[in-house]
Amino acid sequence: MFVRKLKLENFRNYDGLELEFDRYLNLIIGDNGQGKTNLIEALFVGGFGRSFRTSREREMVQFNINTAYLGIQFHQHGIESQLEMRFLEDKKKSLKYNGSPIHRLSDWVGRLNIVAFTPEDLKLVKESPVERRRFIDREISQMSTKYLMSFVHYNRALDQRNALLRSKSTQSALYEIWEEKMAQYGAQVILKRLEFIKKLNSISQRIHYQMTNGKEKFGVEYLSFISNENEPDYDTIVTAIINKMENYREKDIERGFTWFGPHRDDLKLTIDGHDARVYGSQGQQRTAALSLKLSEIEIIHEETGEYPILILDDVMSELDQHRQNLLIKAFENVQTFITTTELSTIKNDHLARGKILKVIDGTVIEYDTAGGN
Ligand SMILES: Nc1ncnc2c1ncn2[C@@H]1O[C@H](COP(=O)(O)OP(=O)(O)OP(=O)(O)O)[C@@H](O)[C@H]1O
Repeated sequence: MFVRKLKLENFRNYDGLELEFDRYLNLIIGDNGQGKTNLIEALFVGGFGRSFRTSREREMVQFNINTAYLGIQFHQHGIESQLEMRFLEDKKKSLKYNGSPIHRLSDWVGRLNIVAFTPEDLKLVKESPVERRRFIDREISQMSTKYLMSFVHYNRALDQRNALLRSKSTQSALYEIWEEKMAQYGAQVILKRLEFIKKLNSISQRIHYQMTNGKEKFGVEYLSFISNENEPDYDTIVTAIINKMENYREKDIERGFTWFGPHRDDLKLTIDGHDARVYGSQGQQRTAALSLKLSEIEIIHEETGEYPILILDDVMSELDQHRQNLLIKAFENVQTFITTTELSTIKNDHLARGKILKVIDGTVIEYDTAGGN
């Protein structure tokens, strides 16, 4: 798939913008603070329905203005579609798909598939489990609305159980209502994660192997409170969650929150069998993070039959020539958006085949390709 057009009104520092993109490569250049990331953020909202920078939508609406508009036209399976979002002051934002209203965000997420790679993602390996869970949850959600719904329902039930724990209630019947729901939705979440991680493991292993010229073997495993070596089925997971909740209820009341569950699971990432988080060098950890992110492109392609769009926000200068080349070569057919302050960080032959968009204080000027002005 590819994004053909982006339209913004009063979005961050863009008063009004209509931009047509190149099918393959779009280089977004500009000095600091001009609006490069704001553009990327707009695309990201098109995919995930929310920003990667803030959970407060108000921040995306231009200072001193009450409403903002975001429109994205994109091609998928040869058909052009349109997503529109209007932020309204003090009201729920309005969403449209091909002109018809959408009432739930889950009907928006995943229509435009995006893989975004930012300097933050370079820390995916060494950061806390929260980041790795966010990574898998976001990626699976954009491919599966069912997963997103199970995830939302699981978290609602978890919030209810945590509220009971904080109130120090000892009424088992009250806990059982929510624990049952946590088990049902939690089992769906875990099963889908296991399926995703299996694919992620085999694809990222191959990509990592290429990136390290065959020197390193990368591995991804799901770290969970239930054993998953023997590919547990739905009923086994439901029973395991219910038992865990019941057995640890007293301890959880002391702690004031639910200690076990898919909301606490993690990914174990290994390089040559050793935990990459503990033993990996900074360079190895970055390569591993890149392998994970790039694997998503292939997984989305496998699942949907279309390549997602790829966003590389400010990461090119962090990658050496070899990794840059691999990145751009490996995904020649993927529509790619690259932001950078320095065109010199991008190899010349990559510049010859795309659009260069120069951002100056909330306006965009199209440059000639091949690095000219
Ligand atoms: N709600 C808003 N209304 C108007 N302007 C905003 C709003 N939010 C952010 N800005 C402005 O947008 C600019 C930042 O844009 P952005 O983050 O896209 O910069 P950038 O070009 O990616 O810079 P860098 O290279 O430093 O990352 C700042 O000048 C900021 O004041």
